[in-house]
Amino acid sequence: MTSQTIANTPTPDQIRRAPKVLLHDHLDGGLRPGTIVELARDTVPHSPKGVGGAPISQLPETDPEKLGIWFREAADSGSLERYLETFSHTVAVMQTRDALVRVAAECAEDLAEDGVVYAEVRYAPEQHLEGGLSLEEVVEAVNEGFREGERRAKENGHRIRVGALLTAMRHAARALEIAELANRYRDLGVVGFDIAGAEAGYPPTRHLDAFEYLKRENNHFTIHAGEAFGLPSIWQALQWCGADRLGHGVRIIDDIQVHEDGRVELGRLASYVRDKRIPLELCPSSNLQTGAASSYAEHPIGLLRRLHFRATVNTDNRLMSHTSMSREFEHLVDAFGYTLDDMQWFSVNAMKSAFIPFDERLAMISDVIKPGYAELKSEWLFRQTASTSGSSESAG
Ligand SMILES: O=c1[nH]cnc2c1ncn2[C@@H]1O[C@H](CO)[C@@H](O)[C@H]1O
Ligand SMILES: [Zn+2]
Repeated sequence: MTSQTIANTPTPDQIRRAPKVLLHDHLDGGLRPGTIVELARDTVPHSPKGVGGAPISQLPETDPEKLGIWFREAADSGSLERYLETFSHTVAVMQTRDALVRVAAECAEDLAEDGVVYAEVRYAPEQHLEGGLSLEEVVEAVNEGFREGERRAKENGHRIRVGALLTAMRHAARALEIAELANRYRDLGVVGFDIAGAEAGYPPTRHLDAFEYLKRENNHFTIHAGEAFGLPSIWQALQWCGADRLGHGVRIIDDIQVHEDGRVELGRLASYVRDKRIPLELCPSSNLQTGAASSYAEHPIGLLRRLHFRATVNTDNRLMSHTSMSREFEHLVDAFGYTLDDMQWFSVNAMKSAFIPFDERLAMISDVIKPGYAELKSEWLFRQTASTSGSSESAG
């Protein structure tokens, strides 16, 4: 192995310090276990003031460490539907203004600490109304939290910018209302729209009015598609709904044939996705839990990266998947031998695909991401060689 190859394989510490870009992370899937316990403790059941949420007695565990393990194991079910059931416990403690500000601030802080420089974090405002907040109050509380988290991160020497994506739940019927909300807060911290929830039985075309409205407003949206359900879902998201990006989109692999002699053949849909540079918000650990992939090494991200799809790496739900951007990359480095150049490629791909304006994306790429990787890639040049002379006694 040459010194250059050694230098190019990132260490866990380099992976953490590398500037990373995250496009697919759920606010209600990333709470600190200790925060859930504290917020649940503060929740008064059947409060006359109508403060919603679940009291501590309804949590499956009250010790933060055990609770973290509970989430991971409960989410490790092999089905998207069962995975999604675990969210009732996080959503339950996110029903007041203070709780939302706190959770959003901690989210920004945690991402920054992990080396994420730009993140788009999503949540469904309609799931946070049980305590009497309006949709607008929910959005404003989360935005306030993100700004607070960015400020605290800066004090700790980390730079991060966080934009919100407003999600509508695909089984519900509020998509147009949430799309209008996203549009109203467009220059105020909300950068786009999404739909999420169980995929089978709830095609994205149920919400065409919302997508058509957003297109007329020249706004951006992504759609969870091609995670639990395959190609028809991806096709609908792109060709009927007009999604800018695919949340997961991992099942696009079903339209790619790898022949025994190594030849690769792309179907029409896979070609379209690659030709049009449609960003895939891939979430390896989450896919392992919901059964969309069987191991990191077999995850389609390896092939999609080789074929130069616009692939990006994401966390989905840091709590349920016990992950972070750094952990996702550690798994990929182990499985595919990725280097800092691969990490940079994924990070630039993600930044190109973000929903903020073009000039800001370019500046992030040229002034933050590329210099960050250049710095890491040059570290080997300044590595201190081990002393060979030993102490004067042993040399004497
Ligand atoms: O991987 C996923 N696929 C589909 N829906 C999801 C996934 N992760 C989370 N949510 C859903 O999105 C809501 C808003 O953040 C969560 O409450 C959860 O129900
Ligand atoms: Zn998701």
